[in-house]
Amino acid sequence: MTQSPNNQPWYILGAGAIGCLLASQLVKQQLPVNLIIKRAHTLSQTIHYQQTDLHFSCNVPIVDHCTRHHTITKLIVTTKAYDALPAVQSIAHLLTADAQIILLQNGLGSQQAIANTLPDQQIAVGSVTHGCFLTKPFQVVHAGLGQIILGELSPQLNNAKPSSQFQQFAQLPLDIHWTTTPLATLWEKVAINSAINGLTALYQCKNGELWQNQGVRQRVIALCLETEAILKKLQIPLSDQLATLVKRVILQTADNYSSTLQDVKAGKATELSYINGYIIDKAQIMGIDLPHHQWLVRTLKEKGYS
Ligand SMILES: NC(=O)C1=CN([C@@H]2O[C@H](COP(=O)(O)OP(=O)(O)OC[C@H]3O[C@@H](n4cnc5c(N)ncnc54)[C@H](OP(=O)(O)O)[C@@H]3O)[C@@H](O)[C@H]2O)C=CC1
Ligand SMILES: CC(C)(CO)C(=O)C(=O)O
Repeated sequence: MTQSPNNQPWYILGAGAIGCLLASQLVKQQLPVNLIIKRAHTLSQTIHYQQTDLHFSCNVPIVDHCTRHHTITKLIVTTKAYDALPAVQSIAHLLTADAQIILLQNGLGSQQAIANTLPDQQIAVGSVTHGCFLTKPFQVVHAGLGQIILGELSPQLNNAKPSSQFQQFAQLPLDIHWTTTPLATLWEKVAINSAINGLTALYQCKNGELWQNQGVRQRVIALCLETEAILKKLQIPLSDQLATLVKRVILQTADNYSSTLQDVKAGKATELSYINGYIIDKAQIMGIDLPHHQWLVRTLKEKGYS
């Protein structure tokens, strides 16, 4: 019996915080899902989901990229940006020609790199503002309710409504919205993060402290002005002046340690190459120097943070 596309399982590549969050939500909706991890030692894994006093556990089948018994038509990639391309390449032989793929990496650059290696598959990219973390492997705490804004990567497709597979994903109770301009959404997040994340890593401070110190605030604003000039040249719109957007996010998340500072504290690689690095690369193609972004990236590299 052939399975209708709606009954075919979802595969989640990357069993970190976002991967476990999505797997638990798919199971809760009674949708079939498999988690792809680097090395599978068991056939299934229990995921624990917690959001304040709501918690539940669910069992999810596990596979690794060595499997020969799976054909993937619905894939969600939830690795960090720097792992996304090699991770997708490691399971590319399992993807059907018409597979639908959702990329949820922060930053920009990894999505296009994957699309270049998979020209036939349908790719949607998303920007996530939920906050979650693992207390242990497969134990996810959903600490901040946010949104997922999702849309087709290819501007030719530019569908006003998601196709049926993407529609199934969009129905998860995670405040998911479909957009025809997902790159503009990702750009706005990149622009905001580029003025916050690297500086919090440099000064080892909470987001709110960036606005309290006048010298640091000037640096935030200088980064915003450089990014805004590039966005203007690329004709990418922002929903408000960048410094206004950044100030709002800094004040709303004043007590947070940015994801970049958390990576640095954990001794992990950061995603800054896909944030400030991406903006610098775009500017370089246009022959423009961005002294504040370049200084920030250089200074962080000198400190051993990449
Ligand atoms: N967590 C959050 O609250 C938010 C995260 N995001 C973004 O979502 C993305 C994922 O973040 P998050 O879930 O926190 O990251 P995590 O580091 O928690 O999870 C990533 C997972 O991918 C795994 N992985 C890496 N390479 C492979 C591979 N080749 N095959 C299988 N698995 C692999 C990692 O395994 P290992 O650790 O063994 O390398 C890890 O388990 C990032 O781009 C992040 O910026 C965006 C908004 C909020
Ligand atoms: C909005 C912000 C800066 C919140 O900390 C974030 O997205 C991050 O830390 O990556």
